[in-house]
Amino acid sequence: MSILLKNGQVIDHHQLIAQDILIDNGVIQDKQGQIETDADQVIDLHGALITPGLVDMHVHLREPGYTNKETIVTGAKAAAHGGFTMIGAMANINPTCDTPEKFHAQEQRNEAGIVKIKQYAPVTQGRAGHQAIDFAALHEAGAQVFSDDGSGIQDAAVVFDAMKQLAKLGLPLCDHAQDEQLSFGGVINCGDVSERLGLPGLPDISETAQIARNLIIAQETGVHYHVCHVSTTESVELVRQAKRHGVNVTCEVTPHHLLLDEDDIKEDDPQFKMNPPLREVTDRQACIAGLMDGTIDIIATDHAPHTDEEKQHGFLNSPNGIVGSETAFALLYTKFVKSGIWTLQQLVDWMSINPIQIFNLDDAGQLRVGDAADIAVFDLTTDFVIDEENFFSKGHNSPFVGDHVNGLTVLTMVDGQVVYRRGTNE
Ligand SMILES: NC(=O)N[C@@H](CC(=O)O)C(=O)O
Ligand SMILES: [Zn+2]
Repeated sequence: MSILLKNGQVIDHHQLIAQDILIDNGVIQDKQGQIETDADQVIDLHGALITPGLVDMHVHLREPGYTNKETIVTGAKAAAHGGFTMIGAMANINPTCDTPEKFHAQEQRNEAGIVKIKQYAPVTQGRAGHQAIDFAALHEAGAQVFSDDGSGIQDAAVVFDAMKQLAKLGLPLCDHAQDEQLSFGGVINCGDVSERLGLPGLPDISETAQIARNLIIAQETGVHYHVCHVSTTESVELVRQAKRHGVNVTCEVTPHHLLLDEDDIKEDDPQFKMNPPLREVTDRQACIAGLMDGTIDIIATDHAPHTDEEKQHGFLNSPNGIVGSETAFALLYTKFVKSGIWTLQQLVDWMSINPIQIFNLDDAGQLRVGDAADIAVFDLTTDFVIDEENFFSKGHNSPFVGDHVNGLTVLTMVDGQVVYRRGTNE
């Protein structure tokens, strides 16, 4: 089955140029100004933007264990709706996939997803933080990325052991950095806003202190240490200095830590509750600066769906997390690209090319002739309002509902198969 995408635009040296793309057998066969050929299907893109399929290496799919929040099918559909063709599925599922058998079973379940799913294996058995898993066996079973995300690993000796083993295998440790003893049961950033709302504050040193410790251990072991969702000025500065000293470290930031800060929290509204919490405006600016100078390598959504009911209990008793798959590109395009702060190329690098490179995601297409046809298409001109009624995710927990944006997904393809097309809703 061949498909010809007509009248799209691609980014070329920070400019948009008109291009047609011919796909056959799931692969990009040709890409140039005008392609005149017979194809089984011709899709007119009317000048929309074509990018490599976006890659989101921090997603919570919730299956098995919490399918009231999300399933592999709904989470993958949400990703496709956001232009993502590959997602990294975190291991805070129940049961987690900490043995080759459980990992295989999870990979089988993931086949129901319509995008490419990189399943994380945990770092420790049962994600309990005490004993490293058998990394070689899990790698043999197909695991490429490892994380206990949801919690930080408290025991430094466990981190040291895991990093030594992962270094030997040439595999990354992806770290939710959080020192429990410095967290003090906080549910919101510790500072003016926690005080104003009378809520227990989560200090930024709970994140920063653990990153500092783990950077030292990473340097000693030579492992590829990837820091998930950095949120503080000091976290960004620590990574910046470590990179200067040759530590093999990469890191990610979420859209919400780039777009929001604690001053956006006007009342006790758990749609703004996530971990790490929204920090101060200076922290948000440090994250933006970190991206722009190459300290922060990628953007990842930390898509964390919860039910409407669960999010009705204030900051104190609602779970952490917001959904992100279906809003990330539009929000970031509108806030940063349309306003001229970033180029489209930068956004696509942070949301697609860089994650492919830092995690060696060889099966992700990058829009080159000969690549897998993993493609996203966005309409940059139509204004629309973020409406949870349009979400494919089961989670509606987003502080961005009601925002006016551009960057509507028109089409998403994985290996040349249409997995989302605007106007179709199944
Ligand atoms: N980020 C969140 O606020 N929540 C995540 C866990 C995590 O990524 O730490 C979740 O699984 O709900
Ligand atoms: Zn996390």
